[in-house]
Amino acid sequence: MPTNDPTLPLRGDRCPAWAALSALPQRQGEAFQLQDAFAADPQRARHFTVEAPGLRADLSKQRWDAEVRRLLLALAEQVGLPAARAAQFAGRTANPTEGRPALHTALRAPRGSGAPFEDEIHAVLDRMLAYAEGVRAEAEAGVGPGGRPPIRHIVNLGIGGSDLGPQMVVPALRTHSHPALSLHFAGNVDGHDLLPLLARLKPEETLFIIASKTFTTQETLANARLARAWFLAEGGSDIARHFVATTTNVKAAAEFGITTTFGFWDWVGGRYSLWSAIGLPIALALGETGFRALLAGAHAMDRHAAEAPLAENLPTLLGLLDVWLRNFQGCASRNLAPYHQGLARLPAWLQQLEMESNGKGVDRAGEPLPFATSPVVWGEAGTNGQHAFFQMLHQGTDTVPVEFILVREPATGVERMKPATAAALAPLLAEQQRMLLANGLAQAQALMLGKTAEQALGETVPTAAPDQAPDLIARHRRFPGNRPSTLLMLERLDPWHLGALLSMYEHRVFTSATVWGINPFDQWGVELGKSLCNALLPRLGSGDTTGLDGSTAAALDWLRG
Ligand SMILES: O=P(O)(O)OC[C@H]1O[C@](O)(CO)[C@@H](O)[C@@H]1O
Repeated sequence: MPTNDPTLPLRGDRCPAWAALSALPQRQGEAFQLQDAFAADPQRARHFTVEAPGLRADLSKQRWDAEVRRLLLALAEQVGLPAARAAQFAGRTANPTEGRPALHTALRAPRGSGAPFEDEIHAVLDRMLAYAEGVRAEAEAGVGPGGRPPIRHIVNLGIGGSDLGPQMVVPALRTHSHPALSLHFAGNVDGHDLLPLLARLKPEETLFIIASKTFTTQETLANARLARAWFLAEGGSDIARHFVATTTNVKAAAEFGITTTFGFWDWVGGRYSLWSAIGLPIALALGETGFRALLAGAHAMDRHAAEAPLAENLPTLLGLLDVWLRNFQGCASRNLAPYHQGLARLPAWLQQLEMESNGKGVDRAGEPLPFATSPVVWGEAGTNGQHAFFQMLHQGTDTVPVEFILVREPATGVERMKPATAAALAPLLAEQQRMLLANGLAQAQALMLGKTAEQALGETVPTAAPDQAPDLIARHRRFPGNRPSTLLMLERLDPWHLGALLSMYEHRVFTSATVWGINPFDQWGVELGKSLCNALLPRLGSGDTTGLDGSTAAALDWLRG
């Protein structure tokens, strides 16, 4: 395995293309009018649409043009993005502060591809999928070994990267999941998370997965202890059957009393780990075929990221756009609006992926960065977001780019219902799908088109207060418009397409990280809070506030009652 690559790639702001981008008049948001750009180029939608495996992206409603794109692509070349990406795939030390490669891409490479650690990866994968198939077969048959009840409920106890991936993927692929198995997730150390779930379960039908890369995480171990205490108190027996672990720390799992462990390796970052044994809940829900399809979709996107020319390379273009928005358009946040209820947890997963990866203030050499890095990523499934925060997106004082995800073919699972019910609901659901897509498209349109006060003045507004002057109401009803958005489109949400989408996000984060010159694979920023918490924990028992700051001491006093 090759080791550390001593040549640090050139940081984006030290490249000629960065200076050229800084000098562009298009930088000033209002100097670039989207509607003028569409008028000037009737083929603009086509010129800024990119096709990648399983994904079509329309980037024409972004405030950029051919010149901006050319300079961003030059920036990617100047920072050495292709070489950096090749080094990551090859297993070079992509994470120098922890002295490790970042080889999530190898986890989805098929056998025979020559990716690093191929034998180890496929040995665990095969064993995990065989185990998942066994649990599914029991549920299917309605009976477990020796006539015992089958496992019907699976509870994943993990947090961060050991939770968010499976917790997002399982509901996204609900209609591909085994109907006799219910998947549950608890991550918070707060007993309010796990307890209500335990109250609904029976030990003999429940499988707990203790998911922790390190097997040292406070929250997960606390929940594991709670689950084990509940299991024994409720008369459960055979811990070996009902508790399994997914971890790199097999020894610690064994000390906890767990004999069935699916391992992975330190070169799998937590937020990149759903493709590893951490994906066990997904494998249980989808089975071998579905899990392999998820990996295959991700791998197809890996090949695209590695091989497509930069100008046609979707994760590269999106990552470069992220740099354009953050460093040249001043956008401090990005909204993610998936118009598919199954993707409701995608924003949470992406928050960890992007903000834990790129929320850094120094470059790989430890130099403080003189420019902004990770934006705040946030979002909510459409159409719910429209009735909550879209007001701010349309008329607020900040420009927040919005990323819409539209899925062409619905998969509500209506066909699983009684034929007469399915027949009654099908046309209504088809209409709802049209409503959903129309809403997503309309929001993107509204952000771009806006509405002038003159246009507003010409409208009849029954809800306006009659004693208010029409021109005043028109000023409130004006939309500035010219607000950027991206349309990501998927044919359908199945394991393969979802794998491709998620892999795209991973490569996109790598793109902006490379331009910014940062290490996206460490997360030192989570450490300070953890160690202060460990120091406070005994004080919550003892009440000792010696040496604490005034605010923490007063709060601790009050909380102790
Ligand atoms: O899988 P583990 O080791 O329990 O860690 C959980 C999470 O904690 C973090 O280390 C920090 O929050 C994440 O990066 C990680 O995904």
